[in-house]
Amino acid sequence: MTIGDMTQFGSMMAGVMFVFAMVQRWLPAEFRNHFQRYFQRLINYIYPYITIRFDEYQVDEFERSVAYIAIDKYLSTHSSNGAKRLKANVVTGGKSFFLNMDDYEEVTDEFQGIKIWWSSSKSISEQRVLFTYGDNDERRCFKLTFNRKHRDIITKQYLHHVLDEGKVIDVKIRPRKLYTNNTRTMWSHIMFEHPSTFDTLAMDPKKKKDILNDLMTFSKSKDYYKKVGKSWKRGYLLYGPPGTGKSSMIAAMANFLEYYIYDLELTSVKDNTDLRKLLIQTSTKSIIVIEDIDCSLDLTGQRKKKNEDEQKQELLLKMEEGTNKKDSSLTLSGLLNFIDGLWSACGSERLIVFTTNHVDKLDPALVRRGRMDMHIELSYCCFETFKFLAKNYLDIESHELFATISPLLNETNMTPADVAENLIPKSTEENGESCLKNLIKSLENRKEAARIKADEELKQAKRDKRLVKRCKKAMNKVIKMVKS
Ligand SMILES: Nc1ncnc2c1ncn2[C@@H]1O[C@H](COP(=O)(O)OP(=O)(O)OP(=O)(O)O)[C@@H](O)[C@H]1O
Repeated sequence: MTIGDMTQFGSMMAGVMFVFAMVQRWLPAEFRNHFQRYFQRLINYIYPYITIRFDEYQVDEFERSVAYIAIDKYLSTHSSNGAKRLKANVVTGGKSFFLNMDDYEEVTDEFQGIKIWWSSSKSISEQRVLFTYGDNDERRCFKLTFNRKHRDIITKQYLHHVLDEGKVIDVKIRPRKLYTNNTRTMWSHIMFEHPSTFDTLAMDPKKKKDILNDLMTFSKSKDYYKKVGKSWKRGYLLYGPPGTGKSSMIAAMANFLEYYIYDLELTSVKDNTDLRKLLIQTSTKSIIVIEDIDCSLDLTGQRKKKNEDEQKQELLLKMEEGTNKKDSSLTLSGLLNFIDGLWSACGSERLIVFTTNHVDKLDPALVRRGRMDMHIELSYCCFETFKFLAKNYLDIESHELFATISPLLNETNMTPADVAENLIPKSTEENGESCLKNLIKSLENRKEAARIKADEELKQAKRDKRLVKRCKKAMNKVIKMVKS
């Protein structure tokens, strides 16, 4: 029997039920209960099936249902062989694809010797909502049909099995995506294929281990967060000079946990309402990043003042739109609410990462522990970091020139980005040794430049001191003259 047959049979049964309801109305009250019981038995005997429906979008939800996504993935690997019409979905950045049954198809599955029927269908939403569902207004659903005598096994075991396996498959095959809010309230994305991993990131090995442990623990702590009554999210503050690997670390985190990245550009966000709209569209298993947070907000938490041209342009735009609504703006409290207010509880399993070059400029409320749970400093290149880069870029683990490089790194401030740049061969004639020599030259130039700058500053300080002395002398003379 196919699901199509079952559906036809179901419609027929609906007709019978209608007739039953009509007949029941005319029966004397004392016969009604008996009639109802026997009729139900008869129905169960003829049509012993139960159908459960799983909608792609549930009422009042803007994200695709987790159950629907998991079932979709589960069926793609378990039952797509049985479908006659299939849909191909490109995954992992176009490198592979998975097949799933097309709309209005049906497949069968087996669990502990029990036969289960799955079917897919779709409908067009009549209601236009604030946020569109997916690419259009189509809403899909899966229907699961099984014999009622297996109800317990299906609802208590099979469904858990489908959801768990589907989620694992989803994480494995979903391509990494990098989202950005280039319009006020909508995200757009590109495929994220950043090659940075914790294996390529040069930093103190103990620190790296701590971060990896922290991330791993977080990703496995669903029950713990539920138990302690906290939403399942964690904040990281990455700080350090430009070129020390903050962005590379975010990419490594995303690759390690297989999360999406939402790169939130605060300057494009008009007000707290827009921020909330963006937040509720972010998916679980994601990293929300606000880079250079010190450049987006000033110390009072208000957005940086727009320059005159920007203000004029905005005014023109408003005049064109015919709006004179008072402009409300993004505030620090809006941002804090975004991180850990009630709104942050929609969706789960999310990291929030701030990066800054000037940690001392940030409002303490923004980065206090509990909000930004882990503060990670990325700093200038030390000898250990250099050795890691030399191994990664040149396959060199030790070299006599290391003895020259080590003290130079202590005496200068060179970022891992600059060291890495020197270690990349620029022509086919260059080899590892010449790259190391290039680095030494660059470090020496930097050391010399720093020495000249320090000399200059010293000379300037001396000049200033002499000037102050002369001014004081002149002032004293004037005071004496005035007194006499
Ligand atoms: N710690 C590091 N380990 C390995 N490579 C690094 C590291 N730091 C920097 N690099 C290299 O330098 C490049 C620039 O680094 P990245 O963009 O991650 O620095 P950043 O701290 O985010 O800088 P900014 O503050 O300017 O955004 C990277 O693409 C990477 O090749």
